[in-house]
Amino acid sequence: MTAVLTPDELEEKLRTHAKQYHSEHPFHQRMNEGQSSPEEIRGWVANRFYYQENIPRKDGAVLSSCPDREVRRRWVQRIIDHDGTTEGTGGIESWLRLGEAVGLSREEVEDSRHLLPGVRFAVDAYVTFTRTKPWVEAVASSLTELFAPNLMAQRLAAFERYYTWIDPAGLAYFRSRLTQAPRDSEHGLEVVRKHCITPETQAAAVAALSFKCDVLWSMLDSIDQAYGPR
Ligand SMILES: O=C(O)c1cc(C(=O)O)c2c(n1)C(=O)C(=O)c1cc(C(=O)O)[nH]c1-2
Repeated sequence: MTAVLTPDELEEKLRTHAKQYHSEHPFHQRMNEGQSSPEEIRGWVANRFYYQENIPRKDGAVLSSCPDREVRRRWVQRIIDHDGTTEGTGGIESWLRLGEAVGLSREEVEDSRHLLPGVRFAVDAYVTFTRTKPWVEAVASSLTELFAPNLMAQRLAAFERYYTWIDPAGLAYFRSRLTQAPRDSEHGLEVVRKHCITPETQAAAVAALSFKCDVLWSMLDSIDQAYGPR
């Protein structure tokens, strides 16, 4: 029988997933070393839009199955961050501006003409996971955000240094995530530490985070195959 972990041990185990995080994917490594072509950057931005678009839908799924009013009160901020509160605000809008900064029209990003089947499958799997699994597992699956700030900081530095053809104003999305992601992952971690107190629920939380690492990795596999060097 597996022993129950203390909250600190569980957190430690979750944090070891940094090694499976998509920052380690060859596509991101090349991007952060300044080796991506404009076509690769454009393909990545266009495809990642599908992820951005679907994040509020998965956060809505978490809200709909979460019975805890205090958690919902904080969680709802994620939807506001991405959707904004008025026309022209929010993370999805910022991503469209990133698209324009790399040379993609709003229309071609919004109509999904560049969306690869593998990226669609991976993102849809994430949304379905959060709709069908217990809400605490859905929360655990969002904990890849523990590792996102490092990658965002690296990415911002790389874009400013190597990809000078991109207007730095287009990078506002990544700057806003530098503060949003730590706030969100701290909350997610608090929920998982509090609720996952049996071997079964702890194993499910670890599996949820592994699954999410696979979602992000698969997205980059598809993008790399379509746009990367052969
Ligand atoms: O660019 C990235 O590498 C990256 C990764 C992740 C992530 O780790 O899931 C998110 C984001 N960005 C992001 O911008 C974002 O809003 C976000 C929300 C979530 C989530 O699962 O709730 N992950 C991520």
